[in-house]
Amino acid sequence: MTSPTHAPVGRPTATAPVLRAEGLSRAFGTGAGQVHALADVSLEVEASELVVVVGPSGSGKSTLLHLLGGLDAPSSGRVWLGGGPDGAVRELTAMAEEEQHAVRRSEIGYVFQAFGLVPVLSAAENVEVPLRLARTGVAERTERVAAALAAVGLSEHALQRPYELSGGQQQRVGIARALVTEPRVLLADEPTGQLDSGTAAVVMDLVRDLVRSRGVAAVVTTHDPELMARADRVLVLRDGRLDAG
Ligand SMILES: Nc1ncnc2c1ncn2[C@@H]1O[C@H](COP(=O)(O)OP(=O)(O)OP(=O)(O)O)[C@@H](O)[C@H]1O
Repeated sequence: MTSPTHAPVGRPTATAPVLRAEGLSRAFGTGAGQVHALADVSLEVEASELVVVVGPSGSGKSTLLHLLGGLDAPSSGRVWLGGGPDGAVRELTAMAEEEQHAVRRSEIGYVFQAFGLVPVLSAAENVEVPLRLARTGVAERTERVAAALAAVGLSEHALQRPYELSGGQQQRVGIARALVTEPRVLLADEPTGQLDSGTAAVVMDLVRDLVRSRGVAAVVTTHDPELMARADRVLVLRDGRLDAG
């Protein structure tokens, strides 16, 4: 495996990307039935950058996001998080499970195609969940939830449950929940996959604006051409590999 070209883990560096992956591969199964879902994928994402990953069904988009976010472990390859206030670069793939959990909770926001909201909780309570997991105090939770809902234009809908909201509003709750911990990385898997094209455009504009205004490094997978048009960079996956150009 090639070694990272930036400073080793823990050493401050002003120019490190927020998210960096090198040589990521993931195989499922063994023997003749083995599937190489991802093969030797390397990428870097800077603060305020929206990278969109496209590719046919089964090309490895979700697998890539899972590996970047520590939701799954690569067969080989490494992922680093950098760009924090202290300038430290830390290897996500080398962390002990508990440390990885803590990093996932506080530094990485996830948005899913199916929204993933808890049906019995209000919009505000759904947004609050990551803060409760992070044991944030009640006063700060209230303040942050209100700010996150305002950022996605849903202050008026704070007390409504998911079934009382439209698909686009539900996904905006999902985005508020992903960003409420002020993560440095946002990972979204087909966030507009269940939305009509008009609503998808609104949600995507929101994602792009939030990425820029908050300095988040975002990786978003999609089949949606609207979404590609809003990207700073589009990466194409085919059979688990990134297209060169
Ligand atoms: N847990 C798993 N076990 C076995 N094979 C898997 C697993 N997860 C993914 N795969 C396989 O890995 C390949 C890539 O899947 P992945 O879900 O990453 O593709 P995708 O590009 O996100 O597809 P889609 O656009 O349909 O969501 C596929 O062949 C898939 O069947």
